[in-house]
Amino acid sequence: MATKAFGFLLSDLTTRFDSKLSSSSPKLRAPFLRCSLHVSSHAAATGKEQRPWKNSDARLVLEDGSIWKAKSFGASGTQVGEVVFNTSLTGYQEILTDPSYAGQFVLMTNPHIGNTGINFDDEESRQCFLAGLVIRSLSISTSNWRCAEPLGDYLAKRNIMGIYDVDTRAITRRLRQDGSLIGVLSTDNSKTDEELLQMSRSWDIVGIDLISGVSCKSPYEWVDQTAQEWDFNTNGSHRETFRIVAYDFGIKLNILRRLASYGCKITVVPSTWPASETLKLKPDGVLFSNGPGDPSAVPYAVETVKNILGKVPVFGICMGHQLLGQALGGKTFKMKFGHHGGNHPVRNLQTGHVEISAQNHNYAVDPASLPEGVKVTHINLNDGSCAGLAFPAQKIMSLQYHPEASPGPHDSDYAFKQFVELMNQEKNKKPHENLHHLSTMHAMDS
Ligand SMILES: NC(=O)CC[C@H](N)C(=O)O
Repeated sequence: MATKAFGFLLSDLTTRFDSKLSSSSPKLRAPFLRCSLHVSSHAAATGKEQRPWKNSDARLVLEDGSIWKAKSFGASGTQVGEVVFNTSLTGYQEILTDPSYAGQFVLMTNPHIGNTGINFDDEESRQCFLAGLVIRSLSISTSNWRCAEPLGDYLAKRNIMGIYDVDTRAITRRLRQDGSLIGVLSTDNSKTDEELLQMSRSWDIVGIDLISGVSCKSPYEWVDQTAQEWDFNTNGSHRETFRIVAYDFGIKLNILRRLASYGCKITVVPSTWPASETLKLKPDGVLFSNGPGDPSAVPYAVETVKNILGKVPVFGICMGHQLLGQALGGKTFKMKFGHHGGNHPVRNLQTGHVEISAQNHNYAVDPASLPEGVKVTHINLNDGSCAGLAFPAQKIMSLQYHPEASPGPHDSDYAFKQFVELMNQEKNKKPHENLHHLSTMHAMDS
């Protein structure tokens, strides 16, 4: 009853707010006309008890034996996954739709989540692939001019489990101290703690191919640029057109939008697309995207990258960077708890500048394993790990983090421009100097 009365009060407020604004200029009015204040209706969507008087109805059981009682929102059921913490203050919708989180529970360290709801613009892929969302406090109302739906309803529709009223600080400290942990999240009372613990101990994220589950099934063309109102850098000034092939290992849409804004026409292809088919398209460059899971568990993708290297300019992002590292002869390893957030300092060793970057990875390339000629171009200043690579002789560049941000700061957007410059140099070379010619000569020599 109390929630209903509160809901009435808020909608009443919205009406008065809008009518007051209707006398202001049309320019000012436009965004506010979409302004909405919702009291979460997830109870109606899921048939569950109303917050905040709801009792704990979920358990998160970690493989170290700890059990965390919680309140559920979104979907119900039992789900296993690896728990990782993300330190971004905003951008939970982009995080929920980042395919690189497949197989993982994302625990947000920001204690207050859900206050801006979900909108139509911030999706980073066609669905949510993550195992579930773990938060401290679920906002009781949403207030944002772009909000179309509350977070709980959105997760319920996509069959993704969420829990709140969890001591997220305590879990984060444990992950930092002991490293990533596998957990099982359940709303099923018929399962004992012991059963859930056994489930968490018998599953592992290492060694499994997660990219084939998130990649597109057939090629498609992409032309959409960043909408002009959000574009801070290119402003549609790039007329030159480069044809690129983008391997979808779990690609975030903002990578495609940023490339399109820099003048690229893109063919997106599935993770299993043969290198020979890509080369037949005669692209100006190839992008290897981000993607979930263990980079050493997908040797077929490393093989594809190997067959493309040295023939056209390439750019690898996150998983793409890790596959490139392996294709060049290097090795990847699993980090203690990885990097997930929008506030990671990275030093660009070529310019000396420090960028604040968006990151999401649990694995890294071991620079000591790389052959001569491959340069480490960026390092993560939190732990000194390798954050970028280049092999200029073969027009190869890669970043371990996310120049497309979404969510996150835009400091690293210049990387897309650099990739375009690599393609431009290659395009303007005389035929006997270009990579394709040199790699054919090399093949004939050997
Ligand atoms: N965002 C990504 O591409 C992640 C890469 C890889 N799955 C990792 O966790 O390191």
